[in-house]
Amino acid sequence: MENRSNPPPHVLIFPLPCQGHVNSMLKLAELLSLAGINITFLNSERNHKLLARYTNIEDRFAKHPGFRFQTITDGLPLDHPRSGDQLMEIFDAMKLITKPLFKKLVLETKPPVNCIIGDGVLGFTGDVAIEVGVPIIYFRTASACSFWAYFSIPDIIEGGQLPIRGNEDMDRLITKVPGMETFLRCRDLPSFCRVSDMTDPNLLLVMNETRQSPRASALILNTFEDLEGPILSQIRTQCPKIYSIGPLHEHLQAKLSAKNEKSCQSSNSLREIDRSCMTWLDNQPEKSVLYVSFGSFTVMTRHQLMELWHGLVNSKKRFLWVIRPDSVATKDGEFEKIPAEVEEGTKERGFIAGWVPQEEVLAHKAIAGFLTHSGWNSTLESIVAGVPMICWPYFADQQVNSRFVDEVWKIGLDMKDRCDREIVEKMVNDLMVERRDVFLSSATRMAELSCDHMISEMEV
Ligand SMILES: O=c1ccn([C@@H]2O[C@H](COP(=O)(O)OP(=O)(O)O[C@H]3O[C@H](CO)[C@@H](O)[C@H](O)[C@H]3O)[C@@H](O)[C@H]2O)c(=O)[nH]1
Ligand SMILES: C[C@H]1CC[C@@H]2C(C(=O)O)=CO[C@@H](O)[C@@H]21
Repeated sequence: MENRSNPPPHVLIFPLPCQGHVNSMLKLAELLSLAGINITFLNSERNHKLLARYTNIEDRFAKHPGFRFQTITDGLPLDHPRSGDQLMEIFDAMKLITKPLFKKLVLETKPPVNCIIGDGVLGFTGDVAIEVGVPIIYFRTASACSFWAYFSIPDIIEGGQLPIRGNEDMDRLITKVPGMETFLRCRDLPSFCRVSDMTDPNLLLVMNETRQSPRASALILNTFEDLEGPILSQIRTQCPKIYSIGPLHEHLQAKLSAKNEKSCQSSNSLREIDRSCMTWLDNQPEKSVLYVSFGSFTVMTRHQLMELWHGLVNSKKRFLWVIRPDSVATKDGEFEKIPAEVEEGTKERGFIAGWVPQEEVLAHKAIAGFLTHSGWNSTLESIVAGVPMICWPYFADQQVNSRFVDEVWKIGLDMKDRCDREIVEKMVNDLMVERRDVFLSSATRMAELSCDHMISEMEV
């Protein structure tokens, strides 16, 4: 119950305006609201319109009297694609245009902001917090293992292990990331390390944003001890106060079902969801379908699309494939429609959709595996659902996550840097036939650990 002389704290939450970041930070916002904390959630103007169009966020959050949305520009023109090669342009735009507006907003917000939870890749939220004297906590929405790899980049360079010297150097071991000395290869480093120039702006950006994390009062990570305990211990040597609060989507679901509220109402999707795939899934045998999706940014060539498709069809397994309208790029930066032969040839055993309710899909009894880009939300959603993965990472943290899925957690196969039809077919058969039982049992074990962890927290 609110005490008038001691009102709940007012927390301002500001994510990088992209699906994978808004998704988990909005889940944290919902959990904090359920705990009675006053929240202002700052969305980009563009994303707020999309969320309002495709979800029920306005109604959902209206239930929390201390919650409100505010909007701010992300500094990019409305028609900017915000994906593929052009995604990183958002950082300069935000620093130049959004940062001063953010400072003004923090100073003018009433009641005054007591704490900022800023996206850990938006270091300027910390600059502003320090300038105006408000405590800052960073939320890094990617994995702990990728955070630690980013953090170690200066030591890798100093140790002479970067730059990578061409394709033939990709399997060389990197020994300068404490805790990963025996298995991390050049090809498993965050994709930004795949440059010859160590002053490349994107490499410097992710390295510097990560390196400034210790100045925050705390670091929030969407992970759990049983999954990333040893790496969290390494990070604590630099950032002593860590809240490992994952898997956030599972925590929220547990809290909402305890209050008898429907969990599927928690969609934070920036795209229109096509639910017809659920009816298709209902008609498939148990554990027979491979779910294929590469998140919100991945852009592939037509050649890659065709190789993936042939591999899937040749595997003779059923599949549900998310192909966004902006998934396949032409050489001039336009997007291609799905080729008619792919649409037609998929009907026998497959289903293609533009965007699906992924958490529900992964929880469906027909799903046997997930061919994923290894984005962190997708990885956690698959872990919680106990679904083994084939990983085809695209960029950033995904190269690290996929190595952990295969080599450390042993809950899937890493297909990184390969995409011909033979390898796709082989991986699908390994996951769903040859080594099915081994992968299912390790994935089930990890799913149990993700729940155990929550049960023990609820007991506390
Ligand atoms: O048809 C779909 C496909 C995806 N999703 C959801 O979209 C989110 C996608 O997030 P994620 O898997 O993390 O991928 P990205 O959108 O690519 O996320 C970005 O942000 C993540 C968190 O920082 C990083 O780990 C990724 O590398 C980065 O690309 C997930 O919650 C999915 O459930 C849907 O709801 N429907
Ligand atoms: C745009 C990308 C730069 C780094 C971010 C990230 C992270 O490591 O926090 C993961 O993937 C992308 O969403 C961000």
